[in-house]
Amino acid sequence: MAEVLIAELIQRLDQLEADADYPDDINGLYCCRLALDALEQGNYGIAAILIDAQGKVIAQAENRVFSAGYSSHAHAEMLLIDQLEQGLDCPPEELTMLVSLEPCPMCLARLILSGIASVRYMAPDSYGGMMSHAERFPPAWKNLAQLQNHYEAYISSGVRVLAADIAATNLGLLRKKLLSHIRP
Ligand SMILES: Nc1ccnc(=O)[nH]1
Repeated sequence: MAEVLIAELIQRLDQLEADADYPDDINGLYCCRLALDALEQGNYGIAAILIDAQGKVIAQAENRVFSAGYSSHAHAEMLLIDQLEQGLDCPPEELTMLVSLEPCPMCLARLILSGIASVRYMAPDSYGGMMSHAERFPPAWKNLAQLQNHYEAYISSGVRVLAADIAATNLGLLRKKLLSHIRP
């Protein structure tokens, strides 16, 4: 069942073409490919990339929450910030993160502290996303959040819907896996 769904998503991705009117479409399609890889490996279908001032992708990460037992922190954004802090050859203030799903509260907190100039998310997440509610963070965090640009990505609707669908695939199964770790 899940495999059929994943095969359909791969087919949709292969048929989508970047629309030149939307500057994030090419990178957005790349993020969808990484997100599909995360999904195929039994994780949440979410991925993120870091883009430098010249538009070059300098790092990438996929959700890895269930890759080694259970790693609650292993969201795509967190793993990418780890790479940055361990030493990427680019100052954070020159970087943009593109992420396939709106960041959650945990990731938003860390993004705010990362120094990354801009964060663009592809699919909004009305159930778990925090980036569109950053004004509800405590004052110190809210103030720091104002130093970072938060946007929805400049992508065509086909790419946005695909990113949302990849993130929504296998959610029932993944929720069960999560609960088996936090309420065994
Ligand atoms: N935005 C995200 C939500 C959940 N998991 C992730 O890796 N990313």
